[in-house]
Amino acid sequence: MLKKFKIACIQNAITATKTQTLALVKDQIKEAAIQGSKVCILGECFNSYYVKAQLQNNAEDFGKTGERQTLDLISEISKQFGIMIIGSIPEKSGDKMYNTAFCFNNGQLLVTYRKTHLFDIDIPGKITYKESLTFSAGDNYKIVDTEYGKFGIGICYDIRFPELAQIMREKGCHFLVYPGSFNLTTGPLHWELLLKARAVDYQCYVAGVSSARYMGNDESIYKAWGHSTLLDPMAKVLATCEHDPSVIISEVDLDYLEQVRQQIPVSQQRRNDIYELICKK
Ligand SMILES: NC(=O)CC(=O)C(=O)O
Repeated sequence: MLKKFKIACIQNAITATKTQTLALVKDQIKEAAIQGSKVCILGECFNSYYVKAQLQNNAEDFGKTGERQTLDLISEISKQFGIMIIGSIPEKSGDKMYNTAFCFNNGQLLVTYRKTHLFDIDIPGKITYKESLTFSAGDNYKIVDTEYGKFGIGICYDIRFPELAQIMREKGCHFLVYPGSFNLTTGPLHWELLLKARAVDYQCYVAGVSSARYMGNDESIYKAWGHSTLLDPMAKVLATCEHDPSVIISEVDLDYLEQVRQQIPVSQQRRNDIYELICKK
């Protein structure tokens, strides 16, 4: 297992066409690879505005047939640069849609994960969003064991559920990655706080990666908070940005992660005689 390497968070611009969005993403991943990144993390549904009609239009088929423009491109770049790429896109499966994360390494699809906690919130006068009108929920967590360590994948709203992160940590994860798209109400208050909480509670490197903010005049288009951020297992921010398209890169070090876990050994100090997290899957 490689112990020291660079991770890139790719905060991409979403445009009105998938082809144009993907051309911009390709350039950003190339830039990250040229700078030596071995793992690139993309945002939530990064190939689409977070709006039902466009999510439906840009959805892809993780099977072998059907629309796969994004998946084929990510697979090709992953192979070309010998890198691992994680992100989420809208998935179409039969008559259902899912918000689905993927992990490609060297061109191979290693795992998919369907968002389990859907973003249905109502803050009157601020934001009302019902993701369940577009997507069905997944019914399992996913961990991927790679040459770079073990990665637990959650998607955006999933970060609010520490149980998911705890299971991933208990299953041996070194990294918790959250393709996300927080909004202008909750983003300023909760995004960095939640990322820091997951890092400090479970002593993992944590990446929260958003797409860039839509800056046009169409009020129906969701405005993402942005602020993609990478943290270390002490919850120190290693790299961050604001809302424009950005590529942020930092080195991670699994020896340092082990050192943190030894110095503050919370995972061995849990009082499972008093309380217990029960994993049903
Ligand atoms: N967009 C999301 O899934 C989550 C979000 O914006 C929030 O939890 O706040």
